[in-house]
Amino acid sequence: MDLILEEKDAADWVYRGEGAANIVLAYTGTTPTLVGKVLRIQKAPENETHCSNGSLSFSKHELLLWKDFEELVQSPTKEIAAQQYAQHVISPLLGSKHVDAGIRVLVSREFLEEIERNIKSHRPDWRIDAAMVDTLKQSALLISDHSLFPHGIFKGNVSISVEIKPKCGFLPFSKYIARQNAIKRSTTRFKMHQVLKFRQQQIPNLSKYDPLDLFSGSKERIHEALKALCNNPQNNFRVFLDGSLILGGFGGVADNSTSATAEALEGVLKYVIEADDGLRMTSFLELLTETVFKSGVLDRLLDVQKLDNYDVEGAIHAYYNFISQPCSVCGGLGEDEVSPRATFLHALPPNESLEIVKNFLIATTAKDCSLMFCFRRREDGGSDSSYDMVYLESTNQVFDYKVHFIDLDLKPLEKMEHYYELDKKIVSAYTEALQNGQGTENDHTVKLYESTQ
Ligand SMILES: O=P(O)(O)O[C@@H]1[C@@H](OP(=O)(O)O)[C@H](OP(=O)(O)O)[C@H](O)[C@H](OP(=O)(O)O)[C@H]1OP(=O)(O)O
Ligand SMILES: Nc1ncnc2c1ncn2[C@@H]1O[C@H](COP(=O)(O)OP(=O)(O)OP(=O)(O)O)[C@@H](O)[C@H]1O
Ligand SMILES: [Zn+2]
Repeated sequence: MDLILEEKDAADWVYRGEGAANIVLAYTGTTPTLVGKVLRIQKAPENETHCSNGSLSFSKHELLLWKDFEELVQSPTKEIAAQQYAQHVISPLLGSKHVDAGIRVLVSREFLEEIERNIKSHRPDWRIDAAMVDTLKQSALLISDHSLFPHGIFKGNVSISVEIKPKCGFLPFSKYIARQNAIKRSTTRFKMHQVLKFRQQQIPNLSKYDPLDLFSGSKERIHEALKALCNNPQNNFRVFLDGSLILGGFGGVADNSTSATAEALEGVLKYVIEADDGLRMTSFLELLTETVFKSGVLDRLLDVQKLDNYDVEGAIHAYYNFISQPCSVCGGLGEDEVSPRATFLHALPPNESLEIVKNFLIATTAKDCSLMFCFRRREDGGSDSSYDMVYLESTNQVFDYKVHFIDLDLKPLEKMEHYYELDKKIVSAYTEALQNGQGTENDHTVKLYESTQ
């Protein structure tokens, strides 16, 4: 970690986007080792004490939880541990070809303060209100820009990339789901969460995206999912042309920062897809469908998501065993009201509770990460390209493509109670919406959806 970014370097970094926890900047300077890289810097939430100094470390329970991963528990700071987590826990599960844990670089406080000033006008207002650059951090993560192909022999070709945040791709099957929450077995969390987000005015309308389609392994259903994402991207879909955002918002769900529509994308696609006006978008979706299908990355992701095989309704009891605290779920109930299943979980040996919680947190990373699919046209005679290729039948074109997972963050153990509470809120928002309607579940859902489109 020899490189130190100083105040004078800040001008070379431009705003690329952000999520809840990080801001990402793209490099525009000429230093060869930085060209084609992005810098991921952490934010400090406005409503929390601004206490981070780069040396905060794991709690004693987290040290125990991740004890099998020496690199993690020996990390001197949480930031280094986060990077080690992507490298040593997640990469073997998702495949090293698609995971880039990045390297940490030192940043001065003046660099971060200058960045904070420079990017302010580009950030969505609601993200500014929620958090600012954490100027007390001493390092940031340098990662390859996965929305671009490195410039090489095909210098003239533009890169078009698509970022997808697929969210949870299966219906939970755990026997620990309470009878009153049985709706979770037949309705995706994404769909139910849309209703809560809509009520909380985080989204202007409900998405028709169904994660089960995207993960289905069927080309027709993948295509349906991608169409829905394109029509209502929220924070689940973005398209970039040579790193510039052309569809979707910079900052996530509540963000309307680009008004770009599928029609605008149609125009830009002329640099990539050799089809007549009005037909390019269709071909582009065909290209994306084909790539999602053939790359197999969603199958890998689904396997990791399914490490959550107890559901939060089971994992929460294991969590209280693990932290040796009275269970706040069972604690509020009379002795004869505690379910036999919860009693069974509370009798598990410590190592089994640990495994359940650890797998739950790994699965949570996999339910929140995003994928970047990046394409460029393959030139005639370019068969020696080291990239995978995909054939687009409708235009008879061949593309190089690469796929990377981004945002493979370690979720804090202390978030377990939040997960349990949020799950309850999501289910009740959805069931209330159903009960308030007159028709069957399907009728009402249709009504609810139509009223917001
Ligand atoms: O709980 P969820 O499913 O709403 O996921 C959160 C995301 O919300 P969304 O994808 O919009 O539903 C949320 O994304 P947004 O802020 O809504 O863009 C974050 O990704 C959050 O993770 P973290 O706090 O940054 O580690 C995510 O929290 P985790 O559950 O992954 O910890
Ligand atoms: N390696 C990368 N290459 C190109 N773009 C990237 C890269 N990493 C992140 N980005 C862009 O920056 C945005 C924010 O990054 P990221 O998802 O890591 O933030 P986050 O705060 O961790 O998100 P979340 O809210 O999901 O926790 C992404 O949505 C993506 O558009
Ligand atoms: Zn309990």
